[in-house]
Amino acid sequence: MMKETVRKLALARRNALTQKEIACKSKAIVQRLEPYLKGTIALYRSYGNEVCIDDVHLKSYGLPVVLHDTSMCFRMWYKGCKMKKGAYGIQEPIEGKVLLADELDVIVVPIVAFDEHLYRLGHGKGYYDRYLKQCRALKIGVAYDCQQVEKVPIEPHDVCLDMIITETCIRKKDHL
Ligand SMILES: Nc1nc2c(c(=O)[nH]1)N(C=O)[C@@H](CNc1ccc(C(=O)N[C@@H](CCC(=O)O)C(=O)O)cc1)CN2
Ligand SMILES: Nc1ncnc2c1ncn2[C@@H]1O[C@H](COP(=O)(O)OP(=O)(O)OP(=O)(O)O)[C@@H](O)[C@H]1O
Repeated sequence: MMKETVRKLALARRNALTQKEIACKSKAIVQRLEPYLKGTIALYRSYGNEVCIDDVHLKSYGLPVVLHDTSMCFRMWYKGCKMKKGAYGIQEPIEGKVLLADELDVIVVPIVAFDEHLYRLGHGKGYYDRYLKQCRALKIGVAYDCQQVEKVPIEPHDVCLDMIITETCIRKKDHL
């Protein structure tokens, strides 16, 4: 199957979840995720039916800011931080420290589809693939079980995650 087909299939399944299911599954995922959030952390502001990680108990963390068509950076969010609607209507910090890729200890990555080998697909713009290449942080993907597919079609630029957390399990690379 082609990337586009796999993406559509997984998005259709994710879009079929109710708000109640999203809230319940997201809560279970956040609980499993929190023990790994040590040091300088990058999260994302969830949109649509993505796993909602907005309730993690952290005072401050990095959030993505889309720079132009191909790249993004992370900027520190803290309580009261000024935000603005960025690309795709996602809230982005407009103040606070810009983080360097190698300052990050953990990066939590949104997922459209994933497979048992810890490969992921995003929205197909390559923002995360490009960013992950530059950082040595622990790469943790979060997704619902229904987003798992048999096999993500991989290309040379695709970056494999270290761990994927769903509402029922944690899959890790062998060395972790
Ligand atoms: N929460 C969140 N923040 C994020 C990302 C993400 O995937 N999730 N990104 C990761 O790259 C970057 C933004 N990139 C994105 C790229 C494409 C689409 C997208 O295609 N969205 C719609 C299509 C509608 C449209 O084009 O406006 C979709 O869900 O189908 C969304 C975000 C940075 N911030
Ligand atoms: N490291 C890279 N250098 C240059 N181009 C890249 C790199 N990574 C990805 N791309 C390009 O980005 C585009 C999207 O790639 P792909 O379909 O794998 O995205 P994705 O994994 O779904 O998205 P994302 O990483 O944003 O979540 C492709 O055209 C690909 O060639």
